[in-house]
Amino acid sequence: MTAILVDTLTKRFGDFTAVDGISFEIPEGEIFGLLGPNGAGKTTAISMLSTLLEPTSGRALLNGIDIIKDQDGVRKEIGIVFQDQSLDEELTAWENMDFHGRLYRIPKAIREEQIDEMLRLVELEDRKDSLVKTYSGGMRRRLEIARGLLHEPSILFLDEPTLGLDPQTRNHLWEYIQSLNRRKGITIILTTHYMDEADRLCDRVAIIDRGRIVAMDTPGNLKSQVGEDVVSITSPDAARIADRIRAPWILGAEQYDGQVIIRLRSAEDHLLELLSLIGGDGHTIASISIRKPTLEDVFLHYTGREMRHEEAGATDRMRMMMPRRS
Ligand SMILES: Nc1ncnc2c1ncn2[C@@H]1O[C@H](COP(=O)(O)OP(=O)(O)OP(=O)(O)O)[C@@H](O)[C@H]1O
Repeated sequence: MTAILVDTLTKRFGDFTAVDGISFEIPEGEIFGLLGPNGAGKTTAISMLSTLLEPTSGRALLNGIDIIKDQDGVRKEIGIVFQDQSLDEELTAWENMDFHGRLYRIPKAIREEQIDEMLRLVELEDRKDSLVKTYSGGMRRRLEIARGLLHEPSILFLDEPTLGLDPQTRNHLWEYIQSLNRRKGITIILTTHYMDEADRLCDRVAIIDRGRIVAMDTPGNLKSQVGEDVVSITSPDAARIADRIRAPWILGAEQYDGQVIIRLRSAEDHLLELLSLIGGDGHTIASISIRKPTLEDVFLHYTGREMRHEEAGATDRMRMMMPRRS
């Protein structure tokens, strides 16, 4: 069954189009990722789907329920974990969960049972009576996920679930998300600007740039569409090499920041030929490396730009602490 159906959904803020006619369909039980750089429109897209923001045009159905015509109906189907920290620091984990359960009017007996089950699921039961202000970043995220699941939604929205977390905590959280999806069959739609997160976690990924979906498929298919191997060459002549290099086995060449990124069929078979093509044109090579394509290459291929997630670290942590919208 289809869990989420999105049809030419659009959001404009004044004359700026943040989300520009996106369409996709997510079957029940899938982990679907919206991958794109900061400002691509990912949060705006899932804010519309979770009824927090009204679309300018287009439509979407969640479990067959219209996001515009029946917002309350949609809200019963979904759990939301957004970027803003929305836990009460001065309350314990259990109290935070209880407060949320009351908001959803879950009867006391079921509520208490559910809180315990969810806290167990994210391995926080031992710390359930500690104040949230004593929690680490990863523990807070896990608690937010547990809270988002308290009313047993069938669809979970995760906005940048591992933003600003250290690599070990991110890994751990990915395992939780995957096990949730497997054990409870929950459909998960997440946004991320981390390539490795999309690659590792998502069954399918929509790459979103400037409000539009530029490519959508499984991470494996997206990567194999751009080539079998990628050769990166650092050279003062990067732009000219990218412009001129041609061969039947070269699938494409892009230039970025003093590097030529050449996508090709089998580097093993063609490396010497490639070097002699470049050398024959009189270009110098400072360094060369060969690797398998990543989603970064896919993004570069479709947009002509790099996502630059390596700049993320400190900026992410700052964004995590700041309120997002006025
Ligand atoms: N309420 C608003 N009013 C005006 N512009 C907005 C508003 N909300 C978002 N935007 C703009 O829409 C664009 C998309 O923002 P959005 O938050 O959806 O991006 P994103 O892909 O989620 O990136 P990020 O991870 O940085 O939030 C940005 O240029 C942003 O400045």
